[in-house]
This record gives sequence, structure tokens and C-alpha cells, in this order.
Amino acid sequence: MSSPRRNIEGRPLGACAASTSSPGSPVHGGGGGGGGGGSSSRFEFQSLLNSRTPCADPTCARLRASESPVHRRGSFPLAGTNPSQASPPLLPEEDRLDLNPSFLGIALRSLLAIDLWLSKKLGVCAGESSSWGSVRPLMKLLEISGHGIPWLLGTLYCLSRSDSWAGREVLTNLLFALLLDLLLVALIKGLVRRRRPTHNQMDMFFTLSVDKYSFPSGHATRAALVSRFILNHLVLAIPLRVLVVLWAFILGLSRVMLGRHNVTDVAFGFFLGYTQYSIVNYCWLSPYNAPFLFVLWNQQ
Ligand SMILES: CC(C)=CCC/C(C)=C/COP(=O)(O)O
Repeated sequence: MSSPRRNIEGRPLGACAASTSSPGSPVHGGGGGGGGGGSSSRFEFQSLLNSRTPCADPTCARLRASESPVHRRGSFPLAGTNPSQASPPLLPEEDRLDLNPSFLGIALRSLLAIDLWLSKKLGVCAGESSSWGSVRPLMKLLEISGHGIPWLLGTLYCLSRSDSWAGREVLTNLLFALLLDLLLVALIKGLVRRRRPTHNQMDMFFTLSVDKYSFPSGHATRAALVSRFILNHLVLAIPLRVLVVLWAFILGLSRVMLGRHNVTDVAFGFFLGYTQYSIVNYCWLSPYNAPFLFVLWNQQ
């Protein structure tokens, strides 16, 4: 929301004084009982508020000029004409606010342009006729390996078969992690509403309505979350650990290669999944803090 413009004294700045105002009007600080000298800035303030027509007087012209983008930065000479009233050369408040967004805006736009360009370049399996179209079936197999349904069903199945407390505890937390992931990804997708790349074919297996949006990649969040979870809670030999990390990385890359996502969707997905694991670890469910859950599993 833009704040009302202010003059150098921090007062609200409306449009300029009317060139149509009579010499006796308060605009000129003359006549009508208006004061000269010491009270001129008060009249200037009134005139700024009361008129939106172009101005002729030089003080007002300077005020107008200060509002133009060319003059905004570093233009301070807006104080009253009396040198004793000169304010310190501070940037008007709205100028200080505007400098950052414009820099951020340029940086973001550049990042998005690079993102779109790179994603299009990497989308080599986006269709059967694409340059790597023959690898598409393999990429789609990878897609299923990171889909929410197999992970949820697999975890529930293992939970029903688990006969140790330790196993149940780990699986309960994996289930919690998967559900939290689905919720957060759906929430962010619904809020951000970034469309999938135009070269994507929407032929994905079992999607939710928010999955028409691409930011962040749900497969990437799951890949990061699940792989971090596995590495921390399963005792695996080194080659298997490397395989888990490779799976997560290739799954993320395959989202861009299939044309499902832009690079930033996947990058943010990895970050989100990594962070989600920290949340799950922080809220770790155990028979001590969530006994009802474990009693429930026991009754199965
Ligand atoms: C229906 C369930 C349980 C999960 C949906 C899984 C899904 C289709 C996610 C979309 O992933 P991307 O955002 O990576 O395309």
C-alpha cells in the first residue's frame, strides 16, 4: 500500500497549488489575512491539499518536480524559501521506501527470467517428441516413486505390520511428516497459484485440485523430507545412503525435465522438505507425548 506522499517536513503532499488561484489567495501567502514570511509554509501546505490543478509558481513547480521519478532520488530542496527554515537533507519517507522494492523487483524479475529460460532448456522430456522423449517413461516411473499415494499407503501398511514400539514410533512420525507435507504444499500452492510451465503435459497420476499449480514441487518436498527422514532414522550401509540422496536429487531434476516444474519450484521444494523434517523432529511423536496414537496402533 502506498503511503500518502509527504513534503520534506513530513506533511501530506497533495497535488500542487492552483495556477488559477488569485494573487490574493493563500497560495501566494499574500492577501486575505494570510501572513508572509514566517507563515508561508503553512499556506503552502494548505494550497497543496486543496487543489489538483497544475501550478505556476516556482515553489510549487519544484514540489511537482520532486514527485517525478527523475527527480525523486536525492532531490532535497523542498523546504521553505526561508533558509532559517531549511530542514536537514533527509530523503522523503516515500523515497526511502521506493528504492528497495525497485531493486528487489529488478532482481526478482531477472531471477524469474533465468528460471523460465533454464526450465525450458532442461524440459527435454516434456513430450514424446522432445529431444529426450525416449527417457520420458523412466522419468514417469521416478515420478511415481515420489508420489504421495504410494508413500502414504506404504507407511500405513508397514505400521499395521510393525510389531515393535520403536518401529511404530518411527512410522507414526513418517506418517505425520507425509501429512504435514501434503498440507503445507497444498496451502502454498493455493496461495501462490503459479501455473505449471506451458510445455507441461498434464498427464500425472492422481492429482489434487491444487496440483494444477506448480510452486512448490510436491515431489521435491517429499524427496527432501523422506530422504532426510530415512538417513536419520534407518541404519543403512553407505552405498544405500548415497542411493537415497541420489534418488532425491534425480527426482527433483526429473520434475524439470518432464516439464512439470520450473527450477525455482524444485529448489524451493527441496528447501521446504528439508525444513519440514526439522519441524517433524521438533514435534517428534512418542508414546509419552501422544499415547492415544500408540494405543490406537496397538489395537490394530
Ligand atoms: C493425492 C496425494 C496424496 C498426493 C498428490 C501428489 C502429487 C500429484 C503431487 C504433485 O507433485 P508436484 O507438485 O511435484 O507435481
